[in-house]
Amino acid sequence: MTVPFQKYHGTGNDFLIIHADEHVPDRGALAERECDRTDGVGADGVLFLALEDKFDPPRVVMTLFQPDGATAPMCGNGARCAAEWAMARTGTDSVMIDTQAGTLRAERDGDEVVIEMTDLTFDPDEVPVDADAPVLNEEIEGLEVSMVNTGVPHAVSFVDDVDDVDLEEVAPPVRYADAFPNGTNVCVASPDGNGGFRQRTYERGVEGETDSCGTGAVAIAVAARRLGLTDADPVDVHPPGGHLRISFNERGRPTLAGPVEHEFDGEVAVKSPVEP
Ligand SMILES: N[C@@H](CCC[C@H](N)C(=O)O)C(=O)O
Repeated sequence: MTVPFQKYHGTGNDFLIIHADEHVPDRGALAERECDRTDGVGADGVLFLALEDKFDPPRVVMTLFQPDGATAPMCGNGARCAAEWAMARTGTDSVMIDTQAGTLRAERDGDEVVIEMTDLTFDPDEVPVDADAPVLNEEIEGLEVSMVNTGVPHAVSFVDDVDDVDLEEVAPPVRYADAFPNGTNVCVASPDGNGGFRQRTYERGVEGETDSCGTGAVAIAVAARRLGLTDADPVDVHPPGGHLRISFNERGRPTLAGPVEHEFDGEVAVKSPVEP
């Protein structure tokens, strides 16, 4: 048996989208299989989306399964892809997205999709990180990091030049450090010379570097502002896959803006948990 999917990416962070009504008995196994870039379709995750179009604006319930087969409560680029998918289906320019980290407002703005982020926090209990006070520029496993939760946890390290960092070498010890009960994503950022930052992110669940990470870009912007490294608004963040923009709206919340592309459609096999 197969189910249809649509493939989207947001600044290179790519996802298979499967309608939540499709019968997929083991979503984690499907994500492990199909995210594989050699033997599967290849992606950074699978978004299962339930669309409730009787609301105005329509609502989307988003569940992200990562390449390791586990779920993550939030994904900035995934939410932007989910919004574009839902807006295309409903002929609207705005939707609400329900994630495990809260409900997000999303809208189309020209060629870009913008989401308003959920509450973010430096509170160590909420990140979570084993510390008595917010972790700002503290050394953990050889990297000077600031810890913030932007829907998922991020360790942000400001460096002179992100290209000089061997991310596959320095990130895993931080990602698995004992201080983080849920693990963490690891971002490095260096100034772009205009109040913005270049970004590279090693993602939990992908267990490798991705071309872009939306929650990571927001983590870099808010950590930079907290540390007094920029007062720009918007803060431009440049991951390898493109350009994201973080602004601060009248509610004091960060918004994340950038392009979304619909790449292609296809079908993937589903297997029951007992099949080999
Ligand atoms: N790529 C995402 C983040 C996805 C979740 C992350 N890997 C985690 O496990 O916390 C983004 O665009 O925010």
